[in-house]
Amino acid sequence: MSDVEQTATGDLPGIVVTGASGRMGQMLIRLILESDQARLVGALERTGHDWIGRDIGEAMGGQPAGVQVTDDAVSAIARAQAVIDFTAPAATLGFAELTAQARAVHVIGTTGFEDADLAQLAAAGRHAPIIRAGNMSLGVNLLVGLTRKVAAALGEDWDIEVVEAHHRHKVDAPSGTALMLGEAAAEGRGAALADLRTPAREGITGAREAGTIGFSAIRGGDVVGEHDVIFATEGERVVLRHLATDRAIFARGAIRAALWGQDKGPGEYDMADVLGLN
Ligand SMILES: NC(=O)C1=CN([C@@H]2O[C@H](COP(=O)(O)OP(=O)(O)OC[C@H]3O[C@@H](n4cnc5c(N)ncnc54)[C@H](OP(=O)(O)O)[C@@H]3O)[C@@H](O)[C@H]2O)C=CC1
Ligand SMILES: O=C(O)C1=N[C@H](C(=O)O)C[C@H](O)C1
Repeated sequence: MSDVEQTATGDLPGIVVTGASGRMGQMLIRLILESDQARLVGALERTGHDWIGRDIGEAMGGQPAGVQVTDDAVSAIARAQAVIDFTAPAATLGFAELTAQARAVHVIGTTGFEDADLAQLAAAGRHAPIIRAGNMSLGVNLLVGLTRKVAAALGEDWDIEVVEAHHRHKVDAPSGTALMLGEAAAEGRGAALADLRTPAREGITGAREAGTIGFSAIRGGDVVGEHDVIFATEGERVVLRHLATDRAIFARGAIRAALWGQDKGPGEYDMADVLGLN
């Protein structure tokens, strides 16, 4: 039976993973291959990558998985009920167009988007469901709600700082998670993050402006992802913290989102929708 016939008759949603050789790509593929709720129907890499044409299981150093790594995104996505995408903003915008055309669910974990990119994703979301979150873990999505509540409960004399640490390979800052937490804190204060955000400090910055939300980023070694939201006032501090020690938490969230999205109409969703936290 061809791949296309299998997709038409298969019971389980077929998932394509983009950035298949990446840290998240490999974790996703491992978990989808182990899953009894989804099937791997494609593994995408960019043209020229030395995994193209190889079986993805073997390329990852394991048993054959029966899926060859390809750079043919159009054909791969045409076979998919969902695309899980942890790559880079430029790549994700391209995949969003193809996924919208295929009317498949697009689960986006990629971070580092500019406002113009988000407008393009909104356009794609008018044709098929997009589920996007800077962090797909249950713990962080719970922390977002806590951050909103604490920010609302504490007045402006409590300064808010978001501090994050990640591995040496991470290319964007602040992290997508830090921005989610900052947005929640701003919402708790009844404002938009754009109006309160103070970027990384350097030099003679002057004293801290009341009511602002500061961001600091540490990069080093193999840190999977650590986030603190610090509420500081005269004489005391409250610190809300999430520590990720295994990328499986993000991959499990993304697979759950791909399955959740199967009966959803076009639109933009996030992990709070998937987890029923809204
Ligand atoms: N939302 C969440 O829960 C999480 C989000 N992330 C985010 O996911 C993204 C990926 O992270 P990570 O897996 O660590 O990164 P990696 O660099 O390990 O993997 C990225 C993958 O995407 C591929 N890629 C990059 N650019 C393109 C392109 N233009 N076209 C096709 N493929 C491309 C890379 O290929 P190549 O190697 O050839 O460049 C690589 O295979 C980041 O934005 C990160 O912040 C990460 C963890 C959790
Ligand atoms: O790049 C990473 O690794 C991670 N990126 C996400 C982010 O930008 O917050 C999520 C997680 O922290 C790991």
